[in-house]
Amino acid sequence: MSSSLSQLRRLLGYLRNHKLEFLTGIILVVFMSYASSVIPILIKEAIDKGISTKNYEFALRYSLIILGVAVLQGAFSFTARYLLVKSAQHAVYDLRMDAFRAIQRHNIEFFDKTYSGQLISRITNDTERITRFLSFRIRMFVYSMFLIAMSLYYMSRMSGILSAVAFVTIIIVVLINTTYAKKVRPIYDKVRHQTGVIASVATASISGIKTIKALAAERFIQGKFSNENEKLYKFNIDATRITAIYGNASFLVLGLAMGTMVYYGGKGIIEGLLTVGELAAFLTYMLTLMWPLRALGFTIGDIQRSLAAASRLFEIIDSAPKSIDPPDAVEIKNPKGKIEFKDVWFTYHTGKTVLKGINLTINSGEKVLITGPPGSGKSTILKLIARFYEPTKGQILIDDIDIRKIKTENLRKIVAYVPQEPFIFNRTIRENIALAKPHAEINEIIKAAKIAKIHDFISTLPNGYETIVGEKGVTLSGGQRQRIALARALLLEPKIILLDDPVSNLDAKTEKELVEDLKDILKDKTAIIVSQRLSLAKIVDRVVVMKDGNIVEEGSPEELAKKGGLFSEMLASMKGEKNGE
Ligand SMILES: Nc1ncnc2c1ncn2[C@@H]1O[C@H](COP(=O)(O)OP(=O)(O)OP(=O)(O)O)[C@@H](O)[C@H]1O
Repeated sequence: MSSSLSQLRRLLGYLRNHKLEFLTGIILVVFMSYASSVIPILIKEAIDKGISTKNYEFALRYSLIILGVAVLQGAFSFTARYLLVKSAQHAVYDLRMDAFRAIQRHNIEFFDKTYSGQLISRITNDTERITRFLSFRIRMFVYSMFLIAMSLYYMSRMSGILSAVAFVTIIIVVLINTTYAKKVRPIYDKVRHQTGVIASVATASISGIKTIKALAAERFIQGKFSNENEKLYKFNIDATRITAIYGNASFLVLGLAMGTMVYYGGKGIIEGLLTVGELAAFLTYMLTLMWPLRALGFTIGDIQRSLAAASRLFEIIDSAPKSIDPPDAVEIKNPKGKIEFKDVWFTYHTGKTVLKGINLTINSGEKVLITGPPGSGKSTILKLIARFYEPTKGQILIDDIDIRKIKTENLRKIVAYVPQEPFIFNRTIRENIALAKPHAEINEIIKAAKIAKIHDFISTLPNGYETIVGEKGVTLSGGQRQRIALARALLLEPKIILLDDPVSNLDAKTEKELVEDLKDILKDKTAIIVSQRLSLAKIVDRVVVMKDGNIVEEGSPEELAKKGGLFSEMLASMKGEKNGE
């Protein structure tokens, strides 16, 4: 409970920049509620003092007053709604930004452990729920509570017994709707989740359509889709059943209450204890209260869920590191590009130890190929230099400084990491290259593209550097994607370049071209290339062979070729493949 309260306080804290609008909105809701509560009393007066006594002037006067109050109520309602929704939207805008910034600050391990769908749902569904809570639910809560209090007050002044009937009805209707909300919400959650599952099955089967058709797997995929579709159908039917029962139960209770009121009220009128106007006022109160009571039930049933949504967002925000750098972080002004691993051990969050005491020194300007069997830990070496993860034990130094002590921004400028499958955003080529330097001059971009030997290709495109690539844009081949990624990396003029399997997805001809060009591209840089393709050995000074998280061989390509170890074996099997053995 106390934690719910502190979540609520923290959530309301997001309204601080729009306090005035929010509070004005709430005050107007109270006015609106007051206006609603006096209308039945005005009806009573109109009936008792005007209609029953056939006093035309009185009846007219009250009709006009009722009209005036209704207009005022409409104006309050409109303004309150506008102010509250606006302030809620502002608050949620800030909250969404905080969550997004926090997601960006999280380290890679966080993304290894968290489903991306979950994060997307936090940013979209949870914030949506909070917006509804801050605007609609709070508004309805204040409106309903105040209206109930005022109505009961006016009713109690007219008739004790009818007020008791109204009071019991209010309690029952709120309870019905609270239960309804509690029962139907989890089913709606399932519906939402299942809709997501259906979307992902559909997306996967559309993106993988070529593979599906090639393997004649249409039936299998249709079967899978049909299963998921059936689940969605069942959840929707469950929701409909509960809605049919609980949604109508309130009307049944209301009908019973009004019947009882007509009976006791009629009796009271006959006995001279109640006026016709008073009975009309009671019945009007019951009708006026109906929707607010239902909303109140939903609000009560929803508070916990909205706070849970808020706490999920707060958790993402709070668990992100405030700053990635320690306070004594340093900057390397003129990097030389020397890299050193000192007894580096690394275990992934899954518990798998993939580096087991790596000692390796790479000199400034040196080009090194790290090769070895799949899963031997090659790519992990690059990810540790890029500081996506921190060593479990040992140290990695750049220019003799522990990389944990180097300011992240500085490290990102010194070290460029080009992943195996570089991500190309659905934007222009210029924006894709300038990702890490959005305000780069076009000349710098062209220079980087020329070094990456992709400028000539870009020049042939209809809109040159302004051509949109990716989905619905120009499709790039594997080699072109690699070169765009290289240009992206080169734009920052890094001293160290880490290439993760740059030729793995390329055909033999494109591979040969890229390997040739890499010689130029990597000039003046320290470069580590991870690959099983030994064609890259031609352009490096040294080869490091890894197996099971250890370095098992190290030396110049010529030395290792003669040594008769794992590298020679790999070379031999590569030649065998070429000769078609
Ligand atoms: N993010 C991760 N979380 C958990 N385990 C991982 C992660 N990335 C890699 N691994 C595991 O660590 C081991 C080493 O992976 P790594 O990618 O470094 O190998 P590699 O030698 O580059 O392999 P390949 O040549 O197949 O790319 C593998 O067994 C892999 O399953």
